[in-house]
Amino acid sequence: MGGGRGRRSNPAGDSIPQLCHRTPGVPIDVPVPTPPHVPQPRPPRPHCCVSLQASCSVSPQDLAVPNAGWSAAMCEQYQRLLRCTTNGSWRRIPSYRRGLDHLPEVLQMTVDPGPGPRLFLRNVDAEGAGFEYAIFLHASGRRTRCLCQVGPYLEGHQGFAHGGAIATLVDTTVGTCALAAAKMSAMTAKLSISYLAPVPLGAVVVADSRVEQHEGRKIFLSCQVCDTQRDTLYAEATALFIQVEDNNSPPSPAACPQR
Ligand SMILES: CCCCC/C=C\C/C=C\C/C=C\C/C=C\CCCC(=O)SCCNC(=O)CCNC(=O)[C@H](O)C(C)(C)COP(=O)(O)OP(=O)(O)OC[C@H]1O[C@@H](n2cnc3c(N)ncnc32)[C@H](O)[C@@H]1OP(=O)(O)O
Repeated sequence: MGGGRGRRSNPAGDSIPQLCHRTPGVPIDVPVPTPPHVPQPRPPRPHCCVSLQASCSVSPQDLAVPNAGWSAAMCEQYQRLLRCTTNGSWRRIPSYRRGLDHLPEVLQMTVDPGPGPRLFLRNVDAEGAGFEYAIFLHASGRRTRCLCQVGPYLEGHQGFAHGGAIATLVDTTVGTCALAAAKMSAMTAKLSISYLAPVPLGAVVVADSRVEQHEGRKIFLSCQVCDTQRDTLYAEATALFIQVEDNNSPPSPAACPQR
């Protein structure tokens, strides 16, 4: 193993800073031996631990529809996008609190929505406080458009959205596009974002994503986040998704029935 004290080399040859361990009684200038690098097996993907319990007649609520927290601008843009669905060129993707709710069999069963995992973008119940959004899928299955109102609980710098919130919006928009293109589960392998202008809290933005290339299991996508007038480009991104066989990953929007 190469590398001096406090650093170790990974198999790719990059030097990685290492935390310096101190053992009581050991002089600090004695090098602490670093264990040889042993490739670790990849941890298993997280499994959804919610058990399906068909109980009462509570069916999951589609949240990609206007509510009292939507601004006039959000409602106006939503209606505009909805008009594009009438000729079949786009379709609105229903959105529920939990990934599980998107599974057709769950929609049929109707389940108790009690406590449990939630989709990250749906973890704030107060209307208008977090992400308010609706995603539309192009008939080609290779483009998505997400209309999103950025709520006050997404603050980073004062008055502006947190970069992680924008990343979440981008990941979800390209992710939905990748799921549609893959017609099976796919996971984000790489996401690269250029933040070009701060997004004011309360702003209504449009994230446009498309598949650039689909090679085997790899889906390369791009995404742009603009204001609704397309005057301001807030962020640009590229992403790589990998198709996976895992049943616990989100299903393709194609498998997501319209209700
Ligand atoms: C919103 C409504 C949607 C409605 C749709 C209906 C239902 C949806 C329900 C909910 C929807 C919610 C949100 C929308 C959807 C998604 C957005 C969120 C997505 C995520 O938030 S997801 C979490 C973050 N994500 C991870 O937690 C992944 C951790 N990771 C892994 O699990 C593995 O790493 C994996 C699986 C990625 C690959 O593993 P693997 O074993 O299957 O494949 P392997 O490693 O062999 O790679 C195969 C080939 O890809 C190349 N490759 C791999 N990685 C690369 C990299 N980073 N850069 C460049 N190339 C790469 C290799 O080089 C090789 O290339 P080659 O074949 O040429 O050698």
